[in-house]
Amino acid sequence: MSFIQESSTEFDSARLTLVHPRDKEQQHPLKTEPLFNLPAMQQRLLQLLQTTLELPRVLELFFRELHGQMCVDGLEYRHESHKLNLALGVQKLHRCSYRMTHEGAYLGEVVFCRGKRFSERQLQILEALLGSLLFPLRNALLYRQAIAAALNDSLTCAGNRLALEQSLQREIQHSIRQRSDLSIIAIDLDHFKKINDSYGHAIGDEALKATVNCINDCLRAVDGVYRMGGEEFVAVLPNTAVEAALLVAERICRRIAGMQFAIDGQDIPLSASLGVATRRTDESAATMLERADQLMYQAKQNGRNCVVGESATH
Ligand SMILES: Nc1nc2c(ncn2[C@@H]2O[C@H](COP(=O)(O)OP(=O)(O)OP(=O)(O)O)[C@@H](O)[C@H]2O)c(=O)[nH]1
Repeated sequence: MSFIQESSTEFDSARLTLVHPRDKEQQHPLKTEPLFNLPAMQQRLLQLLQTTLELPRVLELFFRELHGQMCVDGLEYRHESHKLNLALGVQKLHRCSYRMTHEGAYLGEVVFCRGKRFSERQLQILEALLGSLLFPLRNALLYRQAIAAALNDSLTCAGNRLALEQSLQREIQHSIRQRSDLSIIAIDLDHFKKINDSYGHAIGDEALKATVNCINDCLRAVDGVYRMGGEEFVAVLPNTAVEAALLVAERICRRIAGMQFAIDGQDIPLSASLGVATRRTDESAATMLERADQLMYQAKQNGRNCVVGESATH
């Protein structure tokens, strides 16, 4: 019967050492093994890991070095609030995990695994090498945060206009290469000014957040939702022909109208008008957005709380 090694340790940068009972027995500095030059590997990692700010790449470089030198079979990295869950190499039974922290800030959990037990000596070396990962990891997380702030609407967490432009360009290129359909849906809340005027701006903000959640619930993981500004949103649906996009738009329309949005027990009615555009041959992102917008305004003219679409073959 194999014994599965599971250990969980706090790795805090303040001391660049361990908060683990085992440490109490290890008052002396790390000694290098005859065939393993720890300072040289730390130096190499230091140089290697500062070549990129992309978190998956940082972890890949770190793992590649460890895999070659330390017989580590797999590495996992998790950070819930960053929605990160990465796995490299092969996942095996014996695992040791480290909660990485720096000045009180949580930097995620690193898990090493291998088919054979980790010896005490190997754990010491791994822990020393984690010191080389700490600052590149922190920098990569800060970089992700900065990118996310530049591309996300801070109120609703939907993508912003810049993110929409980038995503739509990317999806247009993809649809040309794959000869696949691409649809977008312009979504605008009805009489939103009345909600702000009647219940206040803060409740209006809550309504916008609830709307984004509602739209997201109607979309696939590959689709995206973006806030154009005010109470107008755009959903991007790769690989989606006009008929399917109309069904999705109808679903969003019904869900927003049926949403139980209540403040202090009082129901606040919400509805939206939607325009669906499927990309025509050679159509640019700007023209597609303009067309979806015009169709959405047609829905407003048709009495609101409805969807207007147009065939891609017009
Ligand atoms: N609470 C809140 N309100 C916003 C935000 N951005 C824009 N608004 C408000 O959204 C309202 C949009 O009003 P209008 O453009 O007249 O549109 P509407 O009242 O939804 O009417 P129709 O679109 O014609 O159905 C304005 O009152 C804006 O002040 C925001 O971030 N938070």
